[in-house]
Amino acid sequence: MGRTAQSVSRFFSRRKKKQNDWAFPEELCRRFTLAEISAATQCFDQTLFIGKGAFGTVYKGRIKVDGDEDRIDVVAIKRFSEDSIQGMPAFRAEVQLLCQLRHHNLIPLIGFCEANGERIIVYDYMPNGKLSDYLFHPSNIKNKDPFPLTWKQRLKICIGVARAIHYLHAGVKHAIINRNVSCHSILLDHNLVPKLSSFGLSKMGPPALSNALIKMNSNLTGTFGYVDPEYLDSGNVTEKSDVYSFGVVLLEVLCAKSILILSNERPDSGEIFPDLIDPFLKGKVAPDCLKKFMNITVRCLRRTGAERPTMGEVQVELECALELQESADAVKQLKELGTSASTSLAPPLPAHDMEDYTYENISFSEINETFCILVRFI
Ligand SMILES: Nc1ncnc2c1ncn2[C@@H]1O[C@H](COP(=O)(O)OP(=O)(O)OP(=O)(O)O)[C@@H](O)[C@H]1O
Repeated sequence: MGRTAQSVSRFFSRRKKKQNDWAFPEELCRRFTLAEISAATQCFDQTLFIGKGAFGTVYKGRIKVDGDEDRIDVVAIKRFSEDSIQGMPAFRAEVQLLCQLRHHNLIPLIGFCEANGERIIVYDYMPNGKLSDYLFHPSNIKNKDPFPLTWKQRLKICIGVARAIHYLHAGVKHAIINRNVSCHSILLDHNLVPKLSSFGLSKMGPPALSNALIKMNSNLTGTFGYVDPEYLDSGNVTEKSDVYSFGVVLLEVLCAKSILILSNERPDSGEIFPDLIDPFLKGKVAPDCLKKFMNITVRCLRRTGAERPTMGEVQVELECALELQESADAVKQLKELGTSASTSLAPPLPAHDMEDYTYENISFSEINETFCILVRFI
């Protein structure tokens, strides 16, 4: 077992003994004073405001690095609202989980502060914001070229998120169900590497890979449009609930529209969904890759958890979809080079200007059908 897995397992056994205690592993997480947080945010100055979520407000801040006073880190500081009933359990769940998990595609937690009734979490700052802004509101992205994400960038983002969720489900001793996977909880770093965030609703399950259910006795929760319909019916959440939410993310990545907008555009039964794929992507996705991507999406969105793939399977298949795209691009580029070499000495055109991929042989009926069933759940 790796170091992180061991410490997570130690933590979980300790946690079991002290059911309601605020157990927090000091050695894995920095505890900030309120004075340090105030200095970092200039007393929560509005000019440093980033955004507001269900549990609190996030500010940009500058923190002196522990043990190296000359270095300053740019951070995101989430200040939990005093009046949020779910705020306290969400704060503790997030700190307890995140400070023990280490994965390239999980938001890195730097530390926390709990003093004078304030509850604050400090994370690495993600300069490219949320995936949902990139897909649905590109104008929200400050100081950025508003050019939409390319298909390969989207695939790589999906693969990164799939790896993070797979790690939560199967890479630690006790499976962790995030329960809040959505395009809003996927943050992008300066290289557009995705980092899964929002762990306030996460639940620890039985030992990983047991496929056992976690029975929820709390109110149904999650982000509207992303919640597993089986969980809505039964109140039981499993790792397949995250698979369903991730299926909605895949759909939104393909369409560049939020599920709520898509549900409003639902056609009458039997009709084809209009303009299913993001128009920007048309002609830029290799048909085999598109088929594979649609197939994964459809399977993640199946009605029952038992019919859905595991996150491990989803990750491998998305990696395969990326390979299909890359080999098709390489073939296309070679053809293009051959043509341009034989006709002129002009340099090859960029990929998006080359002859379009066409989709004549792809049946959209399965994804259309799934779409129509899916939007009925919302
Ligand atoms: N580490 C970060 N770096 C940059 N921006 C962040 C970071 N964490 C959060 N944000 C931004 O701050 C805003 C509020 O985030 P927050 O996580 O509180 O809300 P949320 O995304 O709605 O999730 P939740 O469901 O947990 O409330 C969002 O716009 C988010 O993009």
